[in-house]
Parts: sequence; C-alpha cells; structure tokens
Amino acid sequence: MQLSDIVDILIVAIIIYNIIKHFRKTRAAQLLKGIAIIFGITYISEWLHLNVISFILENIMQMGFIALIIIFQPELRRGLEHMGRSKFGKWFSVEKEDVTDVAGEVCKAAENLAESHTGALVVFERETILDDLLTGGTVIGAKVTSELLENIFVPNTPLHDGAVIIRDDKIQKASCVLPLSANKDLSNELGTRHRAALGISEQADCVCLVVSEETGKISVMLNGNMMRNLSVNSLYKLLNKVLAPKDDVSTNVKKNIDHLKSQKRSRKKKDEKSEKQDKSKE
Ligand SMILES: Nc1ncnc2c1ncn2[C@@H]1O[C@H](COP(=O)(O)OP(=O)(O)OP(=O)(O)O)[C@@H](O)[C@H]1O
Repeated sequence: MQLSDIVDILIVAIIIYNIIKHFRKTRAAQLLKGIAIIFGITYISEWLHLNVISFILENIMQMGFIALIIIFQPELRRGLEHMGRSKFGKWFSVEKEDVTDVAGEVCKAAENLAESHTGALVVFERETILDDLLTGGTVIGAKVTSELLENIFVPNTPLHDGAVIIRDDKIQKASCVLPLSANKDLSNELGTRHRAALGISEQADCVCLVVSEETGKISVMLNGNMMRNLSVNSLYKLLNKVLAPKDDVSTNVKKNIDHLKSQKRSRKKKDEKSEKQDKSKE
C-alpha cells in the first residue's frame, strides 16, 4: 500500500464521517439507511447469482442516483455554498458598528417582548440569501429599531405571524413562512415557531432568534443547533460575535497599526528606563 492510498482512504473516511454526522438527526438519515439496505441486497443477490433481482436493483440504483440529487437538493446546495464561502470574504456586508447597533436594537426588543410574553421570530441573513427558503412575507425595507420590531409582533396585527428577516442593518421582510425542521429530538414543549427557526438554520447559515410566547424565554438557532433560555446580555454578546464581519481587512490593518504603535511605545519606555539607569550610575 502506497502513501497516496492511505491519504485516499483517510479522505474518504473523513467525508463519510462528516456526511453521517451531518445527517444523523435529520430526515436524510432514514433515506441513507434505505440506500445502504438496497446496496446490501444488491451485493447479496449478485453473490447468490439471483440475476433478475440484481438486474432490477442495479437499474433502481442508476435511477436512484438522479433521484438522490433531486431529494437532497437543499442539502447539496447548502454544502456547496458552505464550500464556496470564502474564508477571507465578509460574512456580513455592514460595518462592525452597524452590527453592534442592530444587536442592541434587537436585544432591546427581545427583552421587552420576553417580558410581555409576546412571541417573536427573527432571522438574521448572513452569506446565504434566504429568498428561496421563504414563503410569502411582506417587504418592509426599514432600518432595524426596537420599536418597529416590537410593533410587528403585536398579537393580532397583520404582520405578527411568521418571521422577520434582517438583511444587513434593515428589516427586509416580515410575516415570512420558514421551512420546518424534521429533527425528532426537539422537545415536545417546543412548537412550530421553534421548529421553523431550527428548520431554516439547518438549511442556511442564518442566525435565528425566538422569543417564546408561552414562557417568555429567548432562544437562538444556528447551524441546526439551539441555545435555549439565553439572558439578554448573552444574546447581545452572541449576536455581536456571530454577525460581525470576520477578519475584516480594515480591522486587520487597524490591528497591525495598533501593534506597531504599542511596539514603538514599549521601545521608547525601555530606552527611557535605560537612560535613567545610566544617569543614576553616573
Ligand atoms: N413555518 C413557520 N414559519 C414562520 N413562523 C411560523 C411557522 N410556523 C409557525 N410559525 C409561528 O409560530 C406561531 C405558533 O407558535 P407555536 O405556539 O406553535 O410555537 P412554539 O414553538 O410553541 O412557540 P411559543 O413558545 O411562542 O408558543 C405562529 O403563530 C406563527 O407566528
């Protein structure tokens, strides 16, 4: 066995491990089990020379390949988008200061909504444009303010049902219907609002915020995971962290300048200190 074979096997093993890990808790896991069973039966029927059965199964598998691409289209798209996402690109097309403003306004609204037990669902769009995953919705296109957010979710008003979508520093849409998660591990006490937030976070890189009407608790969904019962403080920190532009070029430049300045300062201090020491010796 050559080194390239070992590398080859390792890469395939890592890919299979990640596919299983990714699909373990989703509807796709059942499909993958079914495919594995068909593969197994085909192999056994070939081994036993059951020609008709193996002919049928082989044809099913050929057609199945195309069917798989159609069935897994959202997952494939998400995976390819994830791969194509540049490490050096911006995650969010607004400045860090805007992110802090948006996070502040949303947290203020979340605190008031939680206090009054008003249900709310807010989705922050990041790299992946969410339009294809949304049904319905009313375009708003206004700057994010706590007053506007709180107003949208007032019960029995036209826009309170469904999700608000935040793109950059604007409320892009309200009253949007999101895809529901098929996660079976989700607690029974959580209904469709939480399931919808989890659903879209499984299919895109967005960040979802839910205020429960029933309990007044704040939850955040990200990459198909849920963080429950967050305080407003931790929500603020989390939003700033996940929405901030990563490795923003200007931030890096600033960091470098700061670093150079602090080096210069410490060199100057050192020089002054040694000068003083020399003088005292004299
Ligand atoms: N697919 C969906 N997309 C967006 N919003 C949805 C969707 N399904 C339900 N909702 C919202 O969730 C509300 C119903 O919430 P439900 O009580 O079933 O969920 P929940 O997770 O228990 O939340 P809560 O704790 O606030 O009661 C609906 O009125 C609607 O506003």
